[in-house]
Amino acid sequence: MTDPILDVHDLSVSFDTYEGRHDVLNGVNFTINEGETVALVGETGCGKSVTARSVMGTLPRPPGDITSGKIRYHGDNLLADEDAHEQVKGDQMSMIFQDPMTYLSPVYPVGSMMADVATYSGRKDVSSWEILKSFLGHRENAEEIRERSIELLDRMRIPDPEGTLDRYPVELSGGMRQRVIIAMALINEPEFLIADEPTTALDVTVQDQILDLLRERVTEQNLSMLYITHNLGVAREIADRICIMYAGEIVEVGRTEEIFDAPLHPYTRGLLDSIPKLTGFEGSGIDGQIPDYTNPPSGCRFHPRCPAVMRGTCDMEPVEHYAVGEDRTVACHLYEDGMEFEEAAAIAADEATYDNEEPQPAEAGVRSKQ
Ligand SMILES: Nc1ncnc2c1ncn2[C@@H]1O[C@H](COP(=O)(O)OP(=O)(O)OP(=O)(O)O)[C@@H](O)[C@H]1O
Ligand code: NI
Repeated sequence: MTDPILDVHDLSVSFDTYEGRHDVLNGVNFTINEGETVALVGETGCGKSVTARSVMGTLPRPPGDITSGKIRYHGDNLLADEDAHEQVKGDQMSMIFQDPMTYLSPVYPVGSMMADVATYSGRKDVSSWEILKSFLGHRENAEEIRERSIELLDRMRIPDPEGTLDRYPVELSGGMRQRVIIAMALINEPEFLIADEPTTALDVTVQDQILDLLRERVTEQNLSMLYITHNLGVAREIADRICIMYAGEIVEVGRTEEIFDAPLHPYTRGLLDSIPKLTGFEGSGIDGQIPDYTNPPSGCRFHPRCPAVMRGTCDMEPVEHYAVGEDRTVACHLYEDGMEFEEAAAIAADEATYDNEEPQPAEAGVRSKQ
């Protein structure tokens, strides 16, 4: 197997605010291989966007503070070299942001924004002469960029791509706007794309169309992608592998079908339970909410909400990532001691118990579920 294109290792990020220090990311680990789409899934506030911004080098610092970790891109640690990070971000990476309207300018037409991205992306040292030239319409390669823009808008199945270049974002529907954003993100032919909840604001039919188009681009341009969503159903449609995140930690990683066939972590099972239509698992979802990052729970951060919490262990001992089968890790004390996948899957399916010890249901007082 080739080296991963992206290897995030032991990434920890805190924020200093007037309320105190928030320890948000706590030792995040994951990799993305070339040509692979990995989904980062978890509920709101779990740290998905913070992870994405750290990789893109757009984390506001301060208040953000990367306290540990490496972000290796083709083997080079971007956190150790700001210039390299800047270069990679401009030449090889691209990001589709969570909120399109903060990214699109209301005062420029689509074509002008696409041309700006194509001309200046990744360049810190844009001279005022270049800006003046482009303002006067003497942009070098202007015709070539225009053709590239039209072709990309066409590939994104935007009707009348040429006319769209002259339209303003407010004149476009939500779905069309999102297609334009994806086209903008792809105009410099990045090899790595981060998509942060790009379909959340769209209705389900439009969402499916956008996912289809993205998948098509990923295949045709051999993109590697980190796809961020709180929706496991969306992750299933787009991703080869899924990383489940809870309260700033990756709790489970597996191939998409395995995550759905045999979710191992109690949190993953809870997430799946909340969408019984998709999975056939029946259950009640997960009570409670993500903990306060100024004082995160000891041991496993999920233990206050965990239906299988083992008191004396989960609330006290830090949890490691245990390898279970091939390409599969789970950060849960239930899976210590090098368990085989079948055994783990049986436990996950409640057909067996770990060490003959019945997992104790969470009780008020363990750190009460609110
Ligand atoms: N600029 C900031 N200043 C202070 N705290 C921040 C900042 N950005 C993020 N955080 C903290 O990090 C936590 C995780 O935020 P993040 O945006 O990564 O969540 P998310 O998983 O992307 O959620 P969502 O699904 O709602 O987008 C937040 O709850 C917040 O406490
Ligand atoms: Ni987010």
